[in-house]
Amino acid sequence: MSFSKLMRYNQRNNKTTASLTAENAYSDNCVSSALVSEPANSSVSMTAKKKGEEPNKSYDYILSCLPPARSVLQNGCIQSSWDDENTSLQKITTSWIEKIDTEMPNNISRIDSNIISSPMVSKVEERFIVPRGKLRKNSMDFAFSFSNSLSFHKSCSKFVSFTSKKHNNDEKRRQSNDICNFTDDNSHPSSSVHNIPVTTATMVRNEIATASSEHEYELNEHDGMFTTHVYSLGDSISSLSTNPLDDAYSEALQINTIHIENAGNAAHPRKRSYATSFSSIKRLFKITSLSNYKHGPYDHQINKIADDCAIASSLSETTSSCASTASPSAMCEEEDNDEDQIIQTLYTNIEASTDLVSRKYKDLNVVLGEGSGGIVKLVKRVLDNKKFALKEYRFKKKKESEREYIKKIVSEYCIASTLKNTNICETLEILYENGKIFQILEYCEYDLFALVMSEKMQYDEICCLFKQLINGVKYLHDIGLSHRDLKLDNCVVTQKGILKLIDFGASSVFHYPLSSHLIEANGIVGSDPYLSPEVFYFEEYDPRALDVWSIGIIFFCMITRKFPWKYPKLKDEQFKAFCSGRGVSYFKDLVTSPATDYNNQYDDVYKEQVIDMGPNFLLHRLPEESHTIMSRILEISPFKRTTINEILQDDWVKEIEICQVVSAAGLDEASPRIINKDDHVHTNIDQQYAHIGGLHQ
Ligand SMILES: Nc1ncnc2c1ncn2[C@@H]1O[C@H](COP(=O)(O)OP(=O)(O)OP(=O)(O)O)[C@@H](O)[C@H]1O
Repeated sequence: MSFSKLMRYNQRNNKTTASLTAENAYSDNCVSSALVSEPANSSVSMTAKKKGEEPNKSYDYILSCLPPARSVLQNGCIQSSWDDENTSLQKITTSWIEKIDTEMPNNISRIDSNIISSPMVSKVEERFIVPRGKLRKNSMDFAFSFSNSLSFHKSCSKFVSFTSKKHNNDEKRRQSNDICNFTDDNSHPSSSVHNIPVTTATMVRNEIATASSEHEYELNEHDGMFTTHVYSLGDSISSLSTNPLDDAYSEALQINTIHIENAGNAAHPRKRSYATSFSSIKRLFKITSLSNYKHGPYDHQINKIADDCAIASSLSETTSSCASTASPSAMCEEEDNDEDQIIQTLYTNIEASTDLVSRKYKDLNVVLGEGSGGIVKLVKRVLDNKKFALKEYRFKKKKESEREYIKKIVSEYCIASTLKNTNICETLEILYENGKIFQILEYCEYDLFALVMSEKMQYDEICCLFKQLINGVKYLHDIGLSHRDLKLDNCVVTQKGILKLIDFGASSVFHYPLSSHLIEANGIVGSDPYLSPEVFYFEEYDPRALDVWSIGIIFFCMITRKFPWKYPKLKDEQFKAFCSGRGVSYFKDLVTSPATDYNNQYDDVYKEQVIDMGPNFLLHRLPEESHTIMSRILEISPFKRTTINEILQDDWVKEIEICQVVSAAGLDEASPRIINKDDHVHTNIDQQYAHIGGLHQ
């Protein structure tokens, strides 16, 4: 939302422009600029750090210096003691920063932003290759055990197969070679030495990766630093900039905003150039099925799984006749016939589902939200007048293939529809109509961004929602899935105060059932203010640590109604203040600090007295009982950061009473009940302002 829109919103509500718009939130901080700044796009292998190797020399060379604590204590404000000693370094870093978006110095590489590569294997061990016939025979059993551990939907899990993803990765890299500088051999040190069985879940992750690379393409046109995901949140943070028009960040936001606004106004031209007609979707699958036979065995399997997943999803919304066509018995036919049959079933489904949306759901002309994925509207089910949220996916982008476009949507659906938890929004079905793809979601009356903006939430209520958020993320982490785009806008809340997570378009699998091997994520996905610092510094990172950090930022936003910074980079003065005064000279010392480093990063005097830098920069704005856990959540080193399970062990968190859903007590009770032990109240706000979409309007 633009600043002016926010102003209007606040005026309507008789509010000041504090809250999330507070552009001068930290103007009282006495932070004079120390030596510039971190390399925004440099990349360091996290794996190397773990092994205690020396960091990349070139990276060190351009690392920034942090204002040390002693200068604060002496001068009362931050002065760099490095200015004289490091004039040459300053020159280098400064000139580098100026060129940040134009050219890169030879000694570093631009981070592979938004490209998520899946683990690769050069050769598939025989024990991982399951004959298709056997697989189908056992598919139902496997689906059952798989879904028990990963809760995957039957429609997805029954197509589980093992294969190599090498070719797929190569393909992705080729497609994105203009932004990708590292080679296959060294970009995945951890995964390349393991033969990882790749399941549908891997495929799902892979598809998300493909989708993300598309985002990167689009963004590179404007500014490689920002993600498309920034849009929905971006508007709200744009006003954090003290000088929005001079700020590259704001510029990118404006571009993003214009892009989205134009999409609404100029719907027809967009449709003409990007629209995916149903005939072309059908053609896509036809071509795919034929081309599968021309490729190597691995390719064939990859495509098969991808198509199967798409088909499986499509089947889940079909009529009974279609469902019977796809029954397990039908799949025990000859392989080729079988594939043709499945594809034929898909076509039938698409035909059958035409007009399904308008037949089943009535549009209530309320826009709940809009993001990079599409627009979310409020609809009513014709059958029983029950309200749902309908996510209408955007049309295909110019640089996206139809196949990638559809697979990305189907992958998100595959993941979301398998998740069953009180704190996860239920995804009911995927539908097609007139060349558009829709997803039907459980409707929640508010989104957390709008609730925070309302400035009506009480402390108990905030704590309740915070703990529910932790519970939702714990559920995901327990099944090996990370969300990677946790933010206020991706938490929706029911009228009775039950928080639910939405938007699994950026999520990634970090381990598979029965495996203890961590699959690190890579690429920058998510929204800048919620991103953890390591995602800008390491090629690969533990996505769980990112989720934990984002939870901390969300709590800070809920309490203060402000973002602590625009992004976690030293270029951002607020983030620099947070990193400063910790007794280290270089930012890399903070972000790479190993879990075994128990040194207190800032001395006790400082801890007590200084509130405008170091951890206190955030902590003093938060309730005291939250300090212990918040300092561990917002730990700069991902290796030292607390885990989701540890958060739940914190004394303060343990004591928080949350609203819980319990099943209906008796036959006379139709729906589950909500228990609210300490009787705190949950804010109800006018529906007009209950969603980010309403705030936009
Ligand atoms: N089930 C729901 N109930 C109520 N509102 C919803 C629901 N799902 C989404 N919304 C609203 O729509 C907005 C956008 O939804 P969503 O995040 O799924 O879209 P997106 O295109 O994936 O966005 P992003 O750009 O973050 O990827 C949310 O912030 C929320 O306000």
